[in-house]
Formats: sequence, structure tokens, C-alpha cells
Amino acid sequence: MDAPPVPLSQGIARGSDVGLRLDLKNDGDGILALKWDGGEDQIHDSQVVGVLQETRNKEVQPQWILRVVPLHSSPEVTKSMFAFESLRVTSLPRNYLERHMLPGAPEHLLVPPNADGSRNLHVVVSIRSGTGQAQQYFDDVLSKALVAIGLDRDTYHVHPTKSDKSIMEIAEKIILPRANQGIRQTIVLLSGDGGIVDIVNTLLSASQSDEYIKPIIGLIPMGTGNALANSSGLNRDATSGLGRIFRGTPRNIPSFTTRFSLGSVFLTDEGRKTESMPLQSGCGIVHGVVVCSWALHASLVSDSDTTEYRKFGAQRFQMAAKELMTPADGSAPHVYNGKITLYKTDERGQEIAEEIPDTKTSYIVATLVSNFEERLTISPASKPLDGQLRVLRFGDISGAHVLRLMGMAMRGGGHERDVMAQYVAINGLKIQFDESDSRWRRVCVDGKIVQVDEGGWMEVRRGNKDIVNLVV
Ligand SMILES: Nc1ncnc2c1ncn2[C@@H]1O[C@H](COP(=O)(O)OP(=O)(O)OP(=O)(O)O)[C@@H](O)[C@H]1O
Repeated sequence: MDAPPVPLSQGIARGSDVGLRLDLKNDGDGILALKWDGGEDQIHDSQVVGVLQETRNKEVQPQWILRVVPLHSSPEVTKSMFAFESLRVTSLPRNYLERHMLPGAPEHLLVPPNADGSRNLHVVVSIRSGTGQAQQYFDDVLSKALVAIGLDRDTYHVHPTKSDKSIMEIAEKIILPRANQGIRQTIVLLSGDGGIVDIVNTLLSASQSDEYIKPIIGLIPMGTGNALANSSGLNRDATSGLGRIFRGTPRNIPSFTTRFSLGSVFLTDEGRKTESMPLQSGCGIVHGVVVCSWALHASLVSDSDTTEYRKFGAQRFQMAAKELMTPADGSAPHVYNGKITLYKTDERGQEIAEEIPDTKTSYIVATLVSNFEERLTISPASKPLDGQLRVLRFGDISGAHVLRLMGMAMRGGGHERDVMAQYVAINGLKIQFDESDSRWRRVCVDGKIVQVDEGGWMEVRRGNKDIVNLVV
């Protein structure tokens, strides 16, 4: 039911002092309609970051509505632009205030600086994530929102990325040593999943001291898939994660660890170069928080990671998938060959190894999250940050069948119940590759591509260390 219109309120809209009529419609996404002489505006709940009480003027008790305004949003425009706006209003309805009131900056943004003045609130702007919106979002939204909540520019350190190694360097040189010294730190990270993965891998590359304090990440999802953000609920409103950073609470980010046979390498520079992997106990090692995959998924992530494809935003994955499913020479799509063993827990709580008799696979992912993209629900049973690894696999099925199943995943699920699907909770899995062409031995770990050596293997296991928190 609509609330009755609220009487005239004094406020500032579009920079002018005006008498405002406020009208609150409660229809799921509540809309606050503002009308004044010569203008009107509608503020959707989903755009509201919070409402702050103005403390200077106790008599009138005005509030400031902080919101993120989308400037473009249509499926044709892959680049969205955002603006930040704060509106001064009096007489806001009580239920509106109850929904949005902010007591001030949250504790996780109030991290004290070190004795030498170096700051422990970091803003990392990953310039090349997604379609390259992170800098615009920082300039036009985040920096202004932080001022509005009382955090001036000198309270945090801004790190724009200079290369694909920047986030790892910041994590290695600043975040890891200070965490080990027991210093509280928060990183507001404007990036895709890759930025989180770089931080997690760096923090897990060394041992933690007894004083270790888990750094906190506030994520502004600026990537292509943003799987972690879309699966943890922080991207549900229209503020690009800012609402969660201001109002959410930190929770552990579960991770997994992948090990690779010696001789496996990272593929970089659009597949043109290789780089050695970090080694542990004679194996290549890399950690992830979203997905470890082989077959179609790994190939399409790898093929689509080029400057040319990246211009198309999330569509790049579908474009690369189509090319793999319908090869230009008219041949059938590749079916990947290798022995897969699943590690599960039986009814008595004992771990068992279960070999899949069929060695032909079209698609396989082991994942900790439900959604690879906002609308792509690959693992419907996964709950936000539940830490359960699940495998989804399709054996030797046609390209048309794969595309039909992916269509179901785009509509929320059902693909995982297909007769050809295998979908179960696992502790881990192992793949022994039987492919002579290195193209078909590519494994994806959260966007990083590992090329396994011929006759090699890989294993994934749920991680057992709590290393970093995410504000959700
Ligand atoms: N200034 C830069 N120069 C070169 N590479 C950069 C720079 N900034 C970021 N990168 C790289 O760009 C890539 C962006 O990855 P990220 O995961 O953040 O976004 P994405 O791949 O578009 O999204 P998602 O992983 O959510 O699908 C990373 O490999 C990162 O290291």
C-alpha cells in the first residue's frame, strides 16, 4: 500500500533550495518521488547508499540521501557511467529512515593510520578490469561518497594499477607484512574477480604470524563476470557494491587450492607467452575463490581474454563459446579426454575417491559460487560464501546440447538436473590429462590460465585457511 504523501519538506535539489513534496511508494523497490516547482525526481531504494543525519542543524534535522545515479544502462551499451548525488531533505518518512539510516562511517572504513602516518585504508583502482570503468567510478562516485561519509582524501591511499602485477605488488609489499604485524587494514577494491584472486594468492604465498589480522576487502565489482560479487549478494542493488561497503559486515572469503604437475605454466599475453608457476612441494600451486575449470569453460575464458574481445564486456564469453562450439572449418566441437577422480565424503564421514568411468568431457567446473555472471547461475545449490566446492560436468554431448544447457543456466538453472549432467558437492577432484595438443590442456583458475604439461595432472581442494574478509 502506498504511504500517504508527506507534507512539504525543505531541501536542496539540483543545487537549489526548494520546497519538496515527498511521496513514498512501497512496491518492493521503494521509490521516493520528489517534486518541486519546476522539477521532479524519483529515487529508487536500489540506488540509495544510505541516509545521513545532518548534525549541525538540530532544529530542522535535515538528512542527506546519498545515492548512485546510473547515467546509461541498456544492453547495447557495454560501458555504464555513474554519478554520485547527495540530496538534502527534511521530513523523511520514518520507515524510509529505518531502512536507510547510516550511523556514520562503518568500523571497517575507520582503520587508524600507522605511527609514521602511512594509511591503512587503501583504494585500489584496477584500470583495465571489465570495460575500464573503475577510474570513472572512483572519480565520480566513490571519492565523493567517502567525503560525504566523513572520509576526506587524506584518510586513504589511492593505488591505480600500472600493470597486471600491480595488485600482487601492493598485497606483497603493504598488505601482507602489515597483516602479519597485527595491523588492521581495509582495501576498497575496484576490480573484477582477478583483483581478489591476486590478493588471496599473495596472502597465501607466505605463512601467517600469530598476530595476523585478516585484511578486509570492500569490493566495487568492475570486472566482466564479477562472479564473487554476483554470488555473494553484494551486487544486488544498483550502487555497484557501494551500499554493501557502507552498510555490510565482513565475512570470510572461502578459497580453494589447485596443484599442477611440474612443467605446467601460466599462459599470459593473450596466450603468446608462458610464465612459470609458484612451486610448493614440487608442484605448481595457485589459489582461487570462484572456479577451477577445464574443457569448454577454460578454453572460452582463455580465448576471450584479448584486448579485442574485452571491448564486448560479458558478451566476450558467449562469442568465444560460439566459436568453440561451431568451429570455422565445420568440424564438431572438441571433446576433451582425461581421467577424472572426485573426492567426496561418504555417510561415515570418510573421504572416498570416485573415478568417473567416462573419460570424455565437454564441460567441467569445480566452483565455490552460484553465479559466474549476474544472470548465469551455474551452481544453483551454492549459497553466498558457504565454502562448499561443487562440480558440474557434462560428458560427451553435442554442441547444441551444451548451448541449450547454458541457456537454462542463464534462466536460473535446471541444466544441473539434465540426464547428462553430473552435479555434486565434493572435497576436491583430480584430472589426469590425455591430450596431445596443448590447446586442450588449458585449465582456468579464476581467469588465470594454466597450460598443463603433456601427460600431466591437476588437483583442486577446498582451502583450509581463513585469510581475508569480504564486506557483504
Ligand atoms: N594498468 C593495467 N595494465 C595492465 N593490466 C592491468 C592493469 N590493471 C589491471 N590489469 C589486469 O587486467 C585484468 C583485469 O582482471 P579482473 O578480473 O579485474 O577483470 P575482468 O577479467 O574483466 O573481470 P572478471 O574476472 O570479473 O570476469 C587483470 O589481469 C589485471 O591484472
